[in-house]
Amino acid sequence: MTLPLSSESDGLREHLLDVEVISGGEPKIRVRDLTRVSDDGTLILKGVSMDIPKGMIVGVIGPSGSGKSTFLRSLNRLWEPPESTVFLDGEDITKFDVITLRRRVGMLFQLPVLFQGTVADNVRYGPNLRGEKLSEEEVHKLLSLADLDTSIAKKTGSELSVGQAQRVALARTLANEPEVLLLDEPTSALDPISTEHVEDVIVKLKNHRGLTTVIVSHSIKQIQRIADLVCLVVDGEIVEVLKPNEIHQAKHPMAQKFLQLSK
Ligand SMILES: Nc1ncnc2c1ncn2[C@@H]1O[C@H](COP(=O)(O)OP(=O)(O)OP(=O)(O)O)[C@@H](O)[C@H]1O
Repeated sequence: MTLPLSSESDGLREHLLDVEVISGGEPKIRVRDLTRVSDDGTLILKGVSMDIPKGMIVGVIGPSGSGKSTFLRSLNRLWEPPESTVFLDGEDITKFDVITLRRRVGMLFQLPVLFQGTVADNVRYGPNLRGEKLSEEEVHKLLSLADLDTSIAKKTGSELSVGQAQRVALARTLANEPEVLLLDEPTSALDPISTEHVEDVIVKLKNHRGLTTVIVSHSIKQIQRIADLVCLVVDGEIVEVLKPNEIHQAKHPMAQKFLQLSK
């Protein structure tokens, strides 16, 4: 397997070898030469290439405005990538029906947005769209999977804390049985206990269901707690891919500065 490839320094090649050993097999998501130019001509992503290994948690960190969210959103076409730049299980995602793609590649944002109705209505939303009615037991299982007490099934969004609402949003995403989870700063609005709950769920989903996860976070400590691999994004490029325990060995000068300031 090959990994990132936007800049293949000798150091990076060493990491690629490590990654090959720990991941094994074909990547779940392959990104090749992904470029995005904004309407005013600014290069937001500069030919990014990266393999997201199956069943791993990949953390994406880097300075504000470096392109992390744009990268993440291109993986389920919230931002439409050019043809033949992003592949899911080897298939170009621009060829997928977008609803099918977003069912397979679910996403959570910084702030949960719950639909009107009860928690159970929210969890049933995706299956309902496909004409499937989840039983009460199935709803409860999904709530438990998201580390929530099943007693909240009848509550509405306004009766929940932000931390609970985020886990309901997670349960709603899991009801679609995704193969990949994209998480854009999912805990930045949460207190430490809610953050721990969400992190526990993410790790549990990886360990028990083999879910592949890509998480953008501003917290290096969080990434060290849960990620298997870390992508450092600087100025529209993935400049290094490291293991979490190697994060402070980053060689790129901007990455070093960012890490220094983030300690
Ligand atoms: N739709 C858009 N049109 C023009 N510029 C955009 C658009 N979306 C993002 N950008 C610009 O692209 C750059 C990367 O933005 P992005 O949100 O991907 O960065 P980020 O690393 O996730 O930042 P942060 O950590 O602050 O959320 C920024 O300079 C941003 O202003």
